[in-house]
Amino acid sequence: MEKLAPILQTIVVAKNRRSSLEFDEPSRSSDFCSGTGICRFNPYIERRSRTVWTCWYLRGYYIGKSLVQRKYYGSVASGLQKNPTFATLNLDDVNYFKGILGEKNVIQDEDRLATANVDWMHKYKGSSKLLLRPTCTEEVSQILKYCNSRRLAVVPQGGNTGLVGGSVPVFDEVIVNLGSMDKIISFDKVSGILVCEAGSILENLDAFLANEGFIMPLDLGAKGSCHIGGNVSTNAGGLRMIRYGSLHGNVLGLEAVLANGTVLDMLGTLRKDNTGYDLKQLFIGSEGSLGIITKVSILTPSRLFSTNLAFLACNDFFSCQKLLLEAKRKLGEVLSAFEFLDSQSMEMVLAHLDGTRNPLPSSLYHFYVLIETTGSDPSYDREKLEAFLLQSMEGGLICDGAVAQDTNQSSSFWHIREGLPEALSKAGTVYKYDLSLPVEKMYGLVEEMRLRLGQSAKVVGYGHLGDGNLHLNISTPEYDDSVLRKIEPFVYEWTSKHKGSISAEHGLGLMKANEIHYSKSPETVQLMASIKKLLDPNCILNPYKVLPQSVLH
Ligand SMILES: O=C(O)CC[C@@H](O)C(=O)O
Ligand SMILES: [Zn+2]
Repeated sequence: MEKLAPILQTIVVAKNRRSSLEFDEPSRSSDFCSGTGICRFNPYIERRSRTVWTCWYLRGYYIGKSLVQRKYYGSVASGLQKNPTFATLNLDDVNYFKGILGEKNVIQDEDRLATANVDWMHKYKGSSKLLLRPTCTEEVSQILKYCNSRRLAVVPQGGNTGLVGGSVPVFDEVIVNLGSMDKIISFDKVSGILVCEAGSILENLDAFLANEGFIMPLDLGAKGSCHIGGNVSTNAGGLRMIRYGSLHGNVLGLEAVLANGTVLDMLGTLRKDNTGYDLKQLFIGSEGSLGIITKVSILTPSRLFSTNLAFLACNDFFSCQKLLLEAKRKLGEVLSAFEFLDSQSMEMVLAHLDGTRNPLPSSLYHFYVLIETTGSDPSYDREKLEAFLLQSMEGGLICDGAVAQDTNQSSSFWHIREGLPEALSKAGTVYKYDLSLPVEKMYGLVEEMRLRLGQSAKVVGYGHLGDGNLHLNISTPEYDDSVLRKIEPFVYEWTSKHKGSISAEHGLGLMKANEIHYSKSPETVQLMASIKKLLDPNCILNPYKVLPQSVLH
């Protein structure tokens, strides 16, 4: 990473004054350290680092920190019972797995299982007794074939960064982690098509592509630990979606293993292939409930090096919307991110994320917007952005703002937006809702929620405005059932009434499996259940997730 000037200078878009933005030191995540002691784990920040974290750090982070404030409400809240058709693991099973994977890839160590049984937020907790780490597709196939014949339930787990309880067991499911399957199989420079194993870490793929002059079409706060297989199986969205579109468009092919061990080779590398049903699409976003994705072929765009980032303030949400419209019109193809956060989000970050400072400290504005452009002509791109910002300022759409002058400033701006999940998790218990809504309706929900909850909770709104994706987060010092009951089902009813989706990019997981009807018709849910039963008749794959038990049994 470039060595950066300690004192940052910022062009301020505000007409008559300069911002007092001045950092004495590079604003890095204070939760990050390398080489010494225990690192505190946060998959949601440190976007520019090349470090690969392992689940071990998760423990390091939570012990003695904020675990006490959490309460598991996975299976308890869902009122689930273990499916009686499932078997319980025995010694013969463990020995069988040792026979095919070798001792070291059959993990029964309590500490490692404790980590793998709990999600990133410490909200969902299973009690699996076994973690398997296959090293190739054939091993995944043998594992699933065996589990299917024995009726052992399985939960596929990637980087375990999910936020809806999709990647952890509910009861004693066998955890299958593809972290050892992280090879790059091929990269074609002419077409930009990358083929890799599903356990590859997103950030590592992006680093590989950077050397080739390409970029991954998706970018998430969790990039340092999430796996591409997990990204694809949850149809992750993230920060670049406004520019490069969803994984349904960028994934060109897949290899997946079905519950009975059948390996489905759909690993095409063609942009055009009109030979009937496009079955790989079923696996994208199916959250490991139809099969385990083992390889991915993905279309990657050229990496453009002229990146600009503006951190802006708006007085109201209507101005944010108009700014989006204008940005799409005037910045056109160079627009690469359009994110927003409200003043409550900013307060959260400043209060709970060490080393964060407000880039526009003279006042706390109602809304903040990050606009990123990425192009190939530095002076043209910069002028284009600045002209757009000045025009927006004169038109009253923005009331203050700063444009990053170097990568260190960009990182500090991104740190505010990407640090939000961590800031919220440190503040206490957080109730998270990842929703798609028509942009003009989006903030109405945040305001209604504030009225409903009064002083009992802090209501925070941020998200990928450019994609119509709201992250509604509600924070209380401790878990509070009465707050939860005021939020749900209201939040889902409101979203459904306004033609939104109850999951924009995080999936349904365990959290929303029973709420699917708010976004899908009964006929659609029935067809989904039929597909699930066709591909996984014993329902061993990620049971209790995505679909309600009532439609499966
Ligand atoms: O914290 C959340 O609710 C969203 C997490 C992630 O999707 C993000 O965009 O930062
Ligand atoms: Zn998001």
